[in-house]
This record gives sequence, C-alpha cells and structure tokens, in this order.
Amino acid sequence: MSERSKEERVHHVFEKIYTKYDSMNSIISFQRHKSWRKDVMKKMKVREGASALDVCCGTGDWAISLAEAVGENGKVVGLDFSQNMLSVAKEKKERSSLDQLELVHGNAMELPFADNSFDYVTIGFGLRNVPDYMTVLKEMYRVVRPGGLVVCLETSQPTLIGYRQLYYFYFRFIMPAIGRLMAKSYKEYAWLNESARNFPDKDTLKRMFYNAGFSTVHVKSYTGGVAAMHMGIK
Ligand SMILES: C[S@@+](CC[C@H](N)C(=O)[O-])C[C@H]1O[C@@H](n2cnc3c(N)ncnc32)[C@H](O)[C@@H]1O
Repeated sequence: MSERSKEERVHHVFEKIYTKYDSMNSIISFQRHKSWRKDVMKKMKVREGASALDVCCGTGDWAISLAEAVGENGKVVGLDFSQNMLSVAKEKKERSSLDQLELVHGNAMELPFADNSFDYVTIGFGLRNVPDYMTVLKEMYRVVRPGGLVVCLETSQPTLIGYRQLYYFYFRFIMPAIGRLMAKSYKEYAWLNESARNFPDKDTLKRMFYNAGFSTVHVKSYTGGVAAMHMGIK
C-alpha cells in the first residue's frame, strides 16, 4: 500500500469509528490499556509546569493525563488529523476545564512546531497508523528539547509460543467480529489487525529509536508483550 493510500485509509477509519472508539478500546483490550497508560505516566515522572505534545491524541485521554500532570502553569498540545476524534477530545477538555490543554488539527508526518519545543512528546497507539514510522520518530525527536523524553505506547509482538498464536487469532478473527457487532465496523477493525500485525517487534522498534537519534532508549513490555513502551531520551 502506498503512503498516500495508507494515510487515506487510516483517516477514513478514525473519522468513522470516533463515537465508539473509547468504549471499543476498553472492550478489545479487556481494559488493559488504562493500566498500561497509568504505568507509563508513572515512569515518565512528568514535572509540574512542563510542556508536552501528544501526537495522534485521538479522543484525548493521554493528553488530558499530561495536562493534569503539568498543572495550570504547564502547557500540553494534543495533535490529530481526524477532526471527529478531536471533537470527542474537545468535549472532554471542556468538561474538565483544562486551560493548559490545546487541541490541534495536524499531521504527525509534518509536525507544525519548531525544533526543541517540548519537554515530553508522546504517541499512544498512533505510530502503527502512520504511513512512515521513521519520519514520525524523527519528527518527534526534532520537536523535543535536548534531555527531553519521547514516549511511545503501542501494540507489539508477543514472543511466547502458544500465547503469540492465541493473540494473532484474537486480533485476526475475534476483534473484527466484535467490531462488526458493537460498532458496525468490520472493515475498520480488520484494519487494526493488519496494522498491529505489520508493526515492528520491540527490539526492532528500539533500533529505530536509536536510528532516529535518541541517545538512550528504555523498553517495557506489557501483558506478555501484547503492548510495549519505548522511551527515548534526546
Ligand atoms: C488508535 S488511535 C489512538 C488515539 C489515542 N492516542 C489513544 O491512545 O487512545 C490513532 C489516532 O491516530 C490518528 N492518526 C493516524 N495517523 C495520523 C497522522 N498521520 N497524523 C495525525 N494523526 C494521525 C488517528 O486519527 C487516531 O485518532
């Protein structure tokens, strides 16, 4: 698939599933995504008053956690290219009256920010959706300040024999079926299977972080390697 057609397909998926995204996420990950995010935030030790960018922010949960952590003297930007996903994030922002959070329509492949602008740059379940992983990693590296952190939480490839096969079976057959049943979106949830299957394993992604320029990269796997966190220091 060309970069352009992947981008169009992904854009269509999220413009379509935005009303069901949050509830489907909890169903298909058995609520695990909440504890993964919580653990990653603990590891990041976000400072009050700091600045952060959440790339591919979607319906805004990670951007909101970051905004709460930096407090009213800090600043957080959430960026996404789906106006519909952003509309859900905007409703949540209004409900929680977080003035330090700004939501921006933009493309992860060309971040509309100057070099060295943020203390933290995050991407949650976004990297596997972009047309070129390296371009986005390099963009995140460019906009984080020296000494700052770039953190990616993403699906990964479990290695344990048996568990791995079970995971692929679940992603290939069960998850799209749940998508059809709950969200009336079989094709869109089949895309999640495809994008997760094609995504690099945690060691390959770690090498990609180094290739993007990071001097240190920490990796942590979750739930038997179903998901992984990569944390790069610039
Ligand atoms: C699986 S959702 C993740 C949303 C959120 N980060 C979370 O953890 O729940 C992926 C998001 O990435 C966005 N996205 C995909 N490709 C993008 C791109 N090239 N630029 C900006 N956003 C993109 C989609 O619109 C979607 O909201």
